[in-house]
Amino acid sequence: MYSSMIFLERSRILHDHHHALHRLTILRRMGGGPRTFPGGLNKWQWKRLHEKQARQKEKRLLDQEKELYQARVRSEIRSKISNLDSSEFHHQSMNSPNFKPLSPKEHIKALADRFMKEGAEDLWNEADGPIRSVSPREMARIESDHGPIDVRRVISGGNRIPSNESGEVSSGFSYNQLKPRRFSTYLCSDKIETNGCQIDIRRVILGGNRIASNESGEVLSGFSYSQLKARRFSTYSCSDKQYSLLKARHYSVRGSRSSYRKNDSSSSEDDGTDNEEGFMMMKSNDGGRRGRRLSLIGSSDGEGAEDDDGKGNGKKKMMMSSAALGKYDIKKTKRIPLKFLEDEDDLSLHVQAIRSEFNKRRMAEKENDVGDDDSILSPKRFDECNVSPLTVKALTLAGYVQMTKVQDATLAACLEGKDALVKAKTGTGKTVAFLLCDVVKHKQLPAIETVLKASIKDAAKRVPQICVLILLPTRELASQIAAEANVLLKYHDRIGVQTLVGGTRFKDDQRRLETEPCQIIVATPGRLLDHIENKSGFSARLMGLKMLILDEADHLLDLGFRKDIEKIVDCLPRQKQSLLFSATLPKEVRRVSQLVLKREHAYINTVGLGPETHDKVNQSYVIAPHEQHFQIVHHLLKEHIAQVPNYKVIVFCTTAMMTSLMFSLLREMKMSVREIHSRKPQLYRTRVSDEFKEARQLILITSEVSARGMNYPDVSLVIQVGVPTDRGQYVNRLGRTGREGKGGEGIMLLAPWEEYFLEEIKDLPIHKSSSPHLDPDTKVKIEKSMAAIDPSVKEAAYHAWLGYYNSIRETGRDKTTLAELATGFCKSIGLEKVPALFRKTAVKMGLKDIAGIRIRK
Ligand SMILES: Nc1ncnc2c1ncn2[C@@H]1O[C@H](COP(=O)(O)OP(=O)(O)OP(=O)(O)O)[C@@H](O)[C@H]1O
Repeated sequence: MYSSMIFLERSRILHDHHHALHRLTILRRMGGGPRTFPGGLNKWQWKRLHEKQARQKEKRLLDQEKELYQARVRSEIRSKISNLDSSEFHHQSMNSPNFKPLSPKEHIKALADRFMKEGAEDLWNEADGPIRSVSPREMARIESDHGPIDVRRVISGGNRIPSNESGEVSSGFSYNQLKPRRFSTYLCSDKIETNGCQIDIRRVILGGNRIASNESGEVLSGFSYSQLKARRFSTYSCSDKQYSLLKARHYSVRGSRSSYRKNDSSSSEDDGTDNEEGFMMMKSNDGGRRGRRLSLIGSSDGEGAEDDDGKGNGKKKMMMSSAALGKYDIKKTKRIPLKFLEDEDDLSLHVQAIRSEFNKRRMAEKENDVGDDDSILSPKRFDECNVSPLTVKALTLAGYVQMTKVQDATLAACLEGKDALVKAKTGTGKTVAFLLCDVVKHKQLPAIETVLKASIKDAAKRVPQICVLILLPTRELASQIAAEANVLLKYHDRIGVQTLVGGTRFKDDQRRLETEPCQIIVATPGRLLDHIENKSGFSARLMGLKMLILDEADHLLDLGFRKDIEKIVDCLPRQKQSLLFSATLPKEVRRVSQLVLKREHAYINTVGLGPETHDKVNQSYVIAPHEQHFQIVHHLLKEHIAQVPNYKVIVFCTTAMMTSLMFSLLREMKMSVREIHSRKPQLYRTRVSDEFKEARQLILITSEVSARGMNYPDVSLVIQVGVPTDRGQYVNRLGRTGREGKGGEGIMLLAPWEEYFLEEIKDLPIHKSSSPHLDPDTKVKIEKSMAAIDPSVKEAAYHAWLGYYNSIRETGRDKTTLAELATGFCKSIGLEKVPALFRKTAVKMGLKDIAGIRIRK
């Protein structure tokens, strides 16, 4: 009875349990959570998971990046050095990788530059005669003249090497040239004479690979220059027997290529051979003379080094560590450190030095009117590139027949289907380059050509997939690029371009996405994310994405946008081609570009190591206190209008509210002005932008929103008022003039404390202009006009202006500076009391008064 009760109870429990499970299953099947997220994750879990993955990815990239960056800078240095003498630097750097073979002269000079920096030019010159090998006969002559060579004596630096007595070392270098550089060490093997093997001194000196004697499998045991250098060139002798004994004892540790070695790879790239040999560390005995010691020995191919027991009688010679050499290895002079190869900062200094040198040459060339380096066109035509005939027709109609250099280079690189990071100057046609990367042999065609292929497959589907996603930082730029894409798609009816940008109704976007063709999406990151997160089915449409393009990549990968970009990239398929375009690429951006690009991406640099600005644009700066800035801007505009009848000017201000104030003031002064900034409604912005594109004799007062990508033709002057946030901002603002290879002018107006920024652009061809003489009458007029402006506009400008400077590192930490600035600005706009808006901020910052006005809490 009891047992049957238990049995019943058990079955009841089991039944309940089963029932509960069943209910749970039904519940699950019936949903309750979004089914678009696998693993039963809800939206937030899914989001967090992706965020975590993104963080891990970034960490991984950070680890890999440093090495990558160093390698790239080094290759830039190499390519720069190899091209420095070439007048066609730009053309070459664009069309092909820069690793053309160096002549012996260039190579030695390059190496000397890298390793000795100073005084390298006296290492070798034409007068030293040609570089040549040591012939056996020569070596025999040297030996017969001078007797066997004592390697240790040579190394210890106490004696000259014999060949030197004949005036010239057989390599063509004079001893006196070699000695200070310690290259003499390499010439000193007896084995050279006895075996008669030839030494190619270039290979010894260039050092990326085995030294020449190693080609015959003997002499210096196949040590690379870098190995020797790292070991302080020490050599050592031991007998054949000792060598075999040591080898047999397996004391050796077969070394892999050291990272230093790897980095020091100019010559290994030049001659295309890799450094296969490692090195061996051996415990060795030098015949009982100095006991056991740790030494360095021969190459991995097992060839023993020969010779020299001190008397030079055909015994094996091995290379040993400095520790092994005792007094024979005492260095008389200190070796020049290789720090700059190991230290990233020093590397950038080196690059900087090359840049300024290159700049100087370009300036000199410009002065002599040599060549037309600033031409943006390449000799190639669009119809030579297998672009679809209808696209060529559209291009021709738009006036594009010849490609620009960046278009040519980008299309060529895309042939391999790789991701690409493209750096090209402003106004050189990057837009068409990414809209129309024609990749003939590759199945995944970029941009428009990609869509053309994909749309054939998609024809049967009701809702076509999104094939190309173009991300940009600003709304106006999105509209501009969509318009440009539509021009190229003129004869392709079925392909649609849609813009997704802020400032428009979300619902309108949705309607367009559902009813109109939209294989190409041009979007700003914020609005795109909105769609991804809030519009069901949108993410699924992105799963067919073939190509991702980031225009103004440096800005998009900047801190302000980076998180959004990471989130977007996480929602895109992995199998796609990504192209990043920018006029400036700071180090940090290169680093984080791998968030988007595959590791093996191509780097296309049509700028080279020279400045990112155009030679034809005259750049200058004026230093004057803040109080005078409004008057100086007015003065500069008046002057320019008088000189250029068809003027078209852009004035950049630091914030939207400052833009508004500047606009109000100049309008009060009866100038022909328009304004665009983020505080204006989108419709207004678009209208003004379109007007300014067509206009002449108009001044556009604007903020950062117009700094990048905007293509306003024939802008004659760009004025930047106040310090830019960084070099990229300066270059991009300036890039609104001098487009398509035309000329232009750029003036930057800084307060004295803002001069620090000049350091950031010191390699650019910018010169100082003296502060203009201001007419007292105009001064009075400006003060009157300022007084007529609505105080709320002034207060808002004042507040935003202080906020901007507070965010800048140099002032943000320094209350005194900020108070001074506030005072100056207060004076310039004629405020008599601290604006209410700013009071709170000032209290937070701990300021007691501004311009003598007490701040009450
Ligand atoms: N192949 C071409 N032939 C002639 N003109 C061209 C060609 N490609 C582009 N252009 C013109 O060059 C100008 C600048 O192009 P675009 O706006 O693409 O420059 P960008 O390099 O993207 O500049 P930014 O860095 O400022 O964004 C445009 O007016 C465009 O019409």
